Amino acid sequence: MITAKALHKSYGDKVAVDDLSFEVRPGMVTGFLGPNGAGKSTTMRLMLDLDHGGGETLFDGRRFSAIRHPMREIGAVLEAKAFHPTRSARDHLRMLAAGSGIRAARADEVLEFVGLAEVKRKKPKDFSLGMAQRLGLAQALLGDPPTLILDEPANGLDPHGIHWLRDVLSSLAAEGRTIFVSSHLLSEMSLMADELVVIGRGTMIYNGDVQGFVRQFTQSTVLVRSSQADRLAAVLREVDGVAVEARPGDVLRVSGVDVDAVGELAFHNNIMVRELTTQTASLETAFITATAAAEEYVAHQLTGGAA
Ligand SMILES: Nc1ncnc2c1ncn2[C@@H]1O[C@H](COP(=O)(O)OP(=O)(O)OP(=O)(O)O)[C@@H](O)[C@H]1O
Repeated sequence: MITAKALHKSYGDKVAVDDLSFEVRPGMVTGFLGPNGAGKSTTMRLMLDLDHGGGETLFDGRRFSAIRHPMREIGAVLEAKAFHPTRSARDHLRMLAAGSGIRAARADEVLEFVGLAEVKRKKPKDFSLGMAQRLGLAQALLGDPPTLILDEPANGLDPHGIHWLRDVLSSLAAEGRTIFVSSHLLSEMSLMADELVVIGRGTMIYNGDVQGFVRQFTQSTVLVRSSQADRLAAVLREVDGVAVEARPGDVLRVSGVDVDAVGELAFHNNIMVRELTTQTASLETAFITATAAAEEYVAHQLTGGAA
């Protein structure tokens, strides 16, 4: 269990992390989500006592700096390419293993596990970003730690690699580990996470399960198809708070009412319905709604006149 309490960090006048508190529970993957510049990396550095700031983070009741063999307790990767410049991938891991009292053979095991066995004698500086991410994960797993903290581990992975990572993280979580992974991409997170901590401009926007996030930040609509769509639209528009949008193909998109009520109204008014479904907005829509006001970097229209 990770307990982050009142984390805070300012750079001059700029507040990067603003009184952030949350818990990360074992046995599941918790996604740490926020737009670019929201404060995810800064939060992770604060959690690992790599940065000075306010608040504290406890890992099963202890601060990171108080843990004797951190690699055996917390596998953390904050930068994908932070490897020794001249050593091979294998030697890099063996060196780290030796420093933490981990047997040397473990380096080969984790390299095999992340799919880098064939390139283990190559230098990481020649690795692609995706290979570096795999090596980062190997490094995090070296001490077989019960807790993993990974900053943007899917960055640079191809779709196949992202699915692989999802399977790896969920099987590691199923073993009872505590897993905290950041991303600025909802599409990745929706594949990987069970729980979410969503931040914007350093403050908490949402903490809870993925479905709850969608429920809180999206409105589901009802799609109904009927050859008497005009009549049904008129009936629905008489209900308070209901909005109806006519779509091509005798379809109505209805909001402000649930699917049961639409079915009942149609039945009582003798209107034949051929299709009736609830449409829930995607996680991507929920993310954009939730973080719109908190976006750090907003693109603006380019006005001409370069010459
Ligand atoms: N060393 C620094 N000096 C000044 N400002 C900084 C420094 N590091 C981060 N910041 C600012 O703090 C805020 C949070 O940055 P951080 O890198 O933690 O965000 P992030 O959520 O990890 O972003 P991204 O998804 O783009 O990696 C940003 O506005 C950033 O510009």
